[in-house]
Amino acid sequence: MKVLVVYNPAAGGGREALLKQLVRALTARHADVEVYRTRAPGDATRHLQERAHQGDVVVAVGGDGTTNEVLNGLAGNVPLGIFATGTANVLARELALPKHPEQAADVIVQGVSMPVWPGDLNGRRFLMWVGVGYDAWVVQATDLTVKRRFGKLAYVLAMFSQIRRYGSQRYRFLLDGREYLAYSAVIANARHYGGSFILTRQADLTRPALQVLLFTRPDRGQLLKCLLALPFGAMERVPGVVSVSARDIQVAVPPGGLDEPLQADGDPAGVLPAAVTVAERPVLVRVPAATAARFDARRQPG
Ligand SMILES: Nc1ncnc2c1ncn2[C@@H]1O[C@H](COP(=O)(O)OP(=O)(O)OP(=O)(O)O)[C@@H](O)[C@H]1O
Repeated sequence: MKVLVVYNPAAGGGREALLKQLVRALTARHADVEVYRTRAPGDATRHLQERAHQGDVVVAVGGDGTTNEVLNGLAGNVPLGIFATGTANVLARELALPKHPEQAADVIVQGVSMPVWPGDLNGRRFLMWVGVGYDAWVVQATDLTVKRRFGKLAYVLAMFSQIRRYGSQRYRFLLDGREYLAYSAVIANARHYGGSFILTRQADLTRPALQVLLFTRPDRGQLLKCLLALPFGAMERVPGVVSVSARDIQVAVPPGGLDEPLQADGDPAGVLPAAVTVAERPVLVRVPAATAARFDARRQPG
């Protein structure tokens, strides 16, 4: 089995020792391993797109941003493996992927290839979320030097720094043709957010649909209630939060908001307008058998 490992040495401040252990564990399982080290943002996607052959499985070693870049370069029929060495590693939590290199190698070599439906934002795929308004401002304001040194604290500082701006901009959304107005939104493909918190129980990576959380009140009090409700998985129940399932989402440029940023999978992703849909086909992701069974059980009616 040919395994191509795409390693981002910048993710999580660098995890060389873990990379070595993973490669050793894969080799011990008779995998023929090649490691590609990224040198800059965008490298992983470019490298994969330029390769004639990607092997039997491509493994993203980094955080959620690295997985996103690998996803965007991945050939249609090649399964994606994930070994999380980043800061937040939300996807790894969503899929209950092992943290230990030996167990991770087992999943990469002989795990279940589970079909996952990515979303598409303006022609680029994402796995977890797209953010508009406050959520995107936080990502834009996250200091990368602080993130490398202090990890998740960088996100927390950015969250506080952006609270004062909340309510200053209103956005127009078309969700499967129906109009909504909101002061921020998270378009979720995954349940988790910001680490181990549950943003919405309606989202399901294995279903071709997205769950849109709209924050329809302009006052900062609402934002604070939402932030406080998040650790309890109760954000959707905060008054003023509207949660809608949709497959076709359009977000217009607001008046005077020419440079309004977007975030996708926790990294900056251009500016509005946004056209968000479900990708045309699923991607196969290597997961533990227990994860595949859990997703199967959720899809059963009743
Ligand atoms: N060699 C590199 N040097 C600097 N940045 C890089 C390099 N390779 C990739 N990147 C960029 O690093 C960014 C951060 O990576 P990633 O998101 O995987 O890690 P993280 O931010 O530590 O983790 P998480 O997203 O899980 O919080 C990615 O958006 C990617 O574009």
